[in-house]
Amino acid sequence: MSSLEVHDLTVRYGRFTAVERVSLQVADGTVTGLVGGSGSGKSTLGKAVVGLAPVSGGRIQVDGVDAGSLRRRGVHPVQLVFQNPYASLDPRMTVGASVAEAVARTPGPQRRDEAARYLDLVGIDPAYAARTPDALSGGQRQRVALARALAARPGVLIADEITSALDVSVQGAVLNLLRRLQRELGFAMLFISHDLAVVRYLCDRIAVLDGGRLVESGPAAEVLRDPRHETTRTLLACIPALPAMPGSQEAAA
Ligand SMILES: Nc1ncnc2c1ncn2[C@@H]1O[C@H](COP(=O)(O)OP(=O)(O)OP(=O)(O)O)[C@@H](O)[C@H]1O
Repeated sequence: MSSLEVHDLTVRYGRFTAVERVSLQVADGTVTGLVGGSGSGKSTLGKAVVGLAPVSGGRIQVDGVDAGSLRRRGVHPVQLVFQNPYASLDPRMTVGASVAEAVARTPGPQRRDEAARYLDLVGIDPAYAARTPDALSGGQRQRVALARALAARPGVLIADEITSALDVSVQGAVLNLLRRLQRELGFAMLFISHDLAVVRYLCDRIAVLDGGRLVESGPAAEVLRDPRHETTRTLLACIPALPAMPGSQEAAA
């Protein structure tokens, strides 16, 4: 498995600086939540890690090796799942073919079997392999997008608001699935969300962006118990009723 290190990353779109000198780490087998308000640069950072946003400065490394040079060698240790599953899935391809295409390090004839295994892993009936994404519900599509990302056997998974576009009734099931898969497969995960309630459920550490800058980071329990930055406090205020964290005064009371 792998670790992700982002050092001093700057991303500019023309004259606009979307991410400014951000450093963060996701250690092997752990989950870091990347939070912040709309336009704070979360998606841009995630895209930069997989080469989909221009890096103007800084370094991105996977297990100490430059992510760009890995990509140029055809090695893709980081997979990104988007908010909208249509961005990850070709609408004309059957979901079985979509997942099979992504299966790593497996000879052709066995790819279909591997794809079926990944579909099963995310709770999709193998009978669905012959369907195109439009025949699936939003939650099922996101499960398929997850299967496709995992089929590439990433050391690092970036999940960018993957439940935001889903019906509230299925968000929990997809998050449970993600948590279970992360624990079972052991990949490092950068979990991007504006929702601290969700981040709290999944993450070991939290990093907070505001206006493209990192304004706070630390172990999840600490950041939630004792938020230092106004942005973090504002995001916390959006959680209706946050039960006491272990070790907090409320928990002790
Ligand atoms: N391709 C682009 N060209 C120019 N500006 C961009 C581009 N992509 C993003 N931006 C700008 O960069 C800033 C950060 O956007 P980004 O999508 O990374 O934010 P975010 O924190 O993910 O927000 P949201 O939660 O709304 O998706 C925004 O001001 C956005 O308008």
